[in-house]
Amino acid sequence: MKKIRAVIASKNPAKINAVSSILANLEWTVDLSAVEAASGVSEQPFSQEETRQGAKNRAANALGDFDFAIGLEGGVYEMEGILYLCNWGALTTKDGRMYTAAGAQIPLPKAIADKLYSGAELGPVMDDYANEIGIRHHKGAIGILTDGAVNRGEMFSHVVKLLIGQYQLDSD
Ligand SMILES: O=P(O)(O)OP(=O)(O)OP(=O)(O)OC[C@H]1O[C@@H](n2cnc3c(O)ncnc32)[C@H](O)[C@@H]1O
Ligand SMILES: [Mg+2]
Repeated sequence: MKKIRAVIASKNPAKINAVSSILANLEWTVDLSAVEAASGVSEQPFSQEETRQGAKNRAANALGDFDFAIGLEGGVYEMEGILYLCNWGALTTKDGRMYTAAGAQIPLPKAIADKLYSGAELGPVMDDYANEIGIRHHKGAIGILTDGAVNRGEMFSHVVKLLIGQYQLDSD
């Protein structure tokens, strides 16, 4: 059986669990590591481009000697005066391939958007809004805003499926 060494560029359990749950369903044996890696963008990315670039940078910075690295990044962007949450992923391989994919997008309530425009980060703002601690590590903003219908791990696992699917298409 094919054996692969992969790395996820974050220590956030919502991201690690998303990757490990998808890799567990593959036909290959995958040994998954988790490392912190710089995104090279703002702590709170404010456009689709910046969020996608953050995902790509994380993957590239985590790759080292692994067969492939996955970077996942959350951000926000404005459309028609509404601030949306967006999510991007990137998978880069040791032979130089780079795949990207995006996940769910959902509008943020105005009270949350106003705080982000004032320079706050979504993680603490969400905790304040929902009166909970560490939302970004489990259900995420998307879990709060969908009344629990979709949590952050599930949302990222879809992004990881889109990445792995592209990778598999090109692998033998
Ligand atoms: O440890 P890392 O991997 O950095 O995980 P993170 O939770 O900080 O996630 P990101 O850096 O990808 O997210 C960028 C910013 O957006 C916030 N954020 C993004 N999605 C979120 C969510 O679903 N719930 C709460 N905060 C979120 C997060 O707190 C950061 O300030
Ligand atoms: Mg972060």
